[in-house]
Amino acid sequence: MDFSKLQRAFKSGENGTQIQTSNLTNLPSNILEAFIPGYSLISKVILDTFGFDVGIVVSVGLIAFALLTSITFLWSKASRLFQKYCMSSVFVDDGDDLFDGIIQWIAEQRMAKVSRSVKAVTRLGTIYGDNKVDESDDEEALDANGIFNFGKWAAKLPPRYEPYFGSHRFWHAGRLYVFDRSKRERQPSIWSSSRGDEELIELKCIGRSTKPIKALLSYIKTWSLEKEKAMTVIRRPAGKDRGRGAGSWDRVSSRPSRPMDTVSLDPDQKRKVVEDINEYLHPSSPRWYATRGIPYRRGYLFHGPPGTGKTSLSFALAGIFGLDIFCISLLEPTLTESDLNRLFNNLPRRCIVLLEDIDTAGLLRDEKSDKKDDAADGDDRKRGGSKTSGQDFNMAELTKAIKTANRKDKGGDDAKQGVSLSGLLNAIDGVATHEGRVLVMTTNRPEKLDNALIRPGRVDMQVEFTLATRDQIRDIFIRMYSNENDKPVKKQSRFGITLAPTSNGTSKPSANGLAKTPNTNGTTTPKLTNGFANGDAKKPLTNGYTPSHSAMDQHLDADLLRRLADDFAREIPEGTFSPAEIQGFLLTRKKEPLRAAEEVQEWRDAVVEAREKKAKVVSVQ
Ligand SMILES: Nc1ncnc2c1ncn2[C@@H]1O[C@H](COP(=O)(O)OP(=O)(O)OP(=O)(O)O)[C@@H](O)[C@H]1O
Repeated sequence: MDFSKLQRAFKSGENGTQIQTSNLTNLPSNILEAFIPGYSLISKVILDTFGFDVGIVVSVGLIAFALLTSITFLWSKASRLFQKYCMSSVFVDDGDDLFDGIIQWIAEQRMAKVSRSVKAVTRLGTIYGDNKVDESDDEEALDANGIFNFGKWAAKLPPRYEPYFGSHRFWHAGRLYVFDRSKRERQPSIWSSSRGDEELIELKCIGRSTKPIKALLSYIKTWSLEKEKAMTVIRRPAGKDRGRGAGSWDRVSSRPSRPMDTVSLDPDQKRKVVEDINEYLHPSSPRWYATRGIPYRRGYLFHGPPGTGKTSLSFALAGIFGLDIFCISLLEPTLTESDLNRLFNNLPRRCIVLLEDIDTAGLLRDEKSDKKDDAADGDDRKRGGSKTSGQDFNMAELTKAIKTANRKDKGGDDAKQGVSLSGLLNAIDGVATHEGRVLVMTTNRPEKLDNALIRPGRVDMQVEFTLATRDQIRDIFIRMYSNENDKPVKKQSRFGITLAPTSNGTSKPSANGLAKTPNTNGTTTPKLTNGFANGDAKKPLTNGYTPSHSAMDQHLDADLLRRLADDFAREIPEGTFSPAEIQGFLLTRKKEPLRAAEEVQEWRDAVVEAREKKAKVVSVQ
C-alpha cells in the first residue's frame, strides 16, 4: 500500500477541498490510489473508453468490505461474550476414555452425516471394529480359486466419517449443543517432559448450567457401554513418548468377550473363581472390607504348564463381569517402579490387572528385596524348608547382572529402570495403591515365585491348570466341531453358567445375570450351576460312525459328534498334552472331525516321539 498517497489524500481531506465534494459511495480518488496503485490512470482510461466511473464500484466494494470486517469482529466479540456469560461447556481431552466414545457417537449423528466437511477414518487395526462389513462381502473377497484376498476385503470396509476440527452444532433431546474439536500443544507435566499435540473436545450448550452436557455425556457413556457389552477392552501402559506421560493407560483393542464355556477347566474350580470374584465385586463388599479394616483387594494366581488356559480364563472372567483388562509386562525394559505405582494408581474402580508370566519377569533384586528374601529364607530354614536353591540364586544374580548391564547401556547407572520385587510388592499393596481391582498373575513355574509375592492378601486364591484331562479333550473336540458355536452368542449362555432355579422353579435373572443366595457376610453370592458343553458327555458311547470320508465341512449331528469326541479323547493319554496342543491339532482339521479322529493316533505318536528326542518339530501336523 502506498502510504505517502494515503497521507496526501487525508491531508487534502483535512483542508476540506476534496472530501467535501465526495459522498459515501465516491471516495476521493487519491484515497483509492493509496489502496490500489495506478487506480487514477485505470479509472481514467475506463471513464474515457466506456464512460463509466469505476470509482463508484470500488468505493462500494471497499465500504462493504469495511462493514463486513467490523460486523465479523463485532459478531465474534459478541459470541465470545455470549459464550462466556450465557453458555456452559465441558472439555474432554484425547487421553480420556470418553473421547473415543464421543467421537463415535457424534459420527453417527445427522450432523456428521450432512456436514460438508468431515474427517474420514479407516480402522483397519481391528477386525472387530465398528466398521461392519456385510457378510456377503466375505464371499466377494475370495478369488476364483477360493483364495482370500485381504486387499479386496479391506476395500469393502466403509470409512467412518467424523466431524473434523472446528465448531459443529447438533440437536439432541430437543436441545442445541455445540461440538468443538481442536488441537493444542500438550504442556509438559511432572510425569513427562515430552511435547506434542493433543486433541480436545469442547461440548457446549446454552445456559449457565453444565447439567445438560453432563446428561449428554452420561447418555454417550451408556451408549458406548451398550455397544461394547459383548466386548472386552484390553489396555496397556501408554508409551512414554505419547506425551501423556508414564502411568497412563492406552486402549489397545477390544475383542468379543470370551464365553466362559469355551475354557475347559474343572467345573468346580471354574465356579469357585467366578463366585469368589463376584462376591468381591459386589457393591456392598467395599463397605464390608472397610468396616473390618481389610484392604479391598483380591489377587489370584493362575499356575500351570504353558497353553493350559490361564490367559483364556482371565479373558473369560473379564467378559463375565464386564471388566476391562489392564495388561502389564514387567519385562518392558523402560518400566520403572514409579511408573508401576502410577499405573496401579490410575486404574479404574473395577478392573482386571493381568501380570503374565510373573516368574519370567526377571524382577530386579534390590537391597530391600534381598533383605526381605534373606529373612524369608531364614524363616524357611527355621521351618526346615528350603525356598531358594543355589541355582535360583545364581539365576537371580545373573538376571541382576544383565539388567545392570542393560541399564548402563541405556545411559548410566542411575537410569533406574526395571522393577524389583519390593517395587512390585509396593505397587500391589502400597498405601496409595488403588483398591477394587482384581489382580491376576499367571505363571508356568509357581515354585520359582517368592513367598512374599504369593502370600495371602496378595494372592488370595490359587488356581491350578493341568495338562488336558479326558473331559477337557472331549470338550475341546465338541466345541471345535459343534455347529452351535457358529450361531450368534446368546446373552446368558455367553457366561457358560445356567441360573439356579428359584423356589418357584423358574430361573430368575438378577441385574448381573446371576441368581443369588444370602451368605455369611451379609452380602449375596450367586448360586451357579455349570452348563459346560461336556456336561452330559461323560457316559461312554459306542463307536457308530463310518470313518470313510473325503469331504470338507463334515457336519455331524450332536449324538454322533459326542461319540466321536469320546473316541478321540480315548486316544489321547490324560495329562500329556496341553489343551493348546490339542486345539492346534484340531485347527488343522478344522472342518473335518472324522479326519481328526482318524489321524489322532498318528499325531499322538509323532508328538511323543518328538518329545523323547527333544525335537521341536513334529512330523505329523
Ligand atoms: N483349558 C482350555 N480350554 C480351552 N482352550 C484352551 C485351554 N487351554 C488353552 N486353550 C487354548 O490354547 C491357546 C493358549 O491358551 P492360553 O493362552 O490361555 O494358555 P496359557 O496357559 O495362558 O499359556 P501360557 O502359560 O503360555 O501363557 C488358546 O488359544 C486357548 O484357546
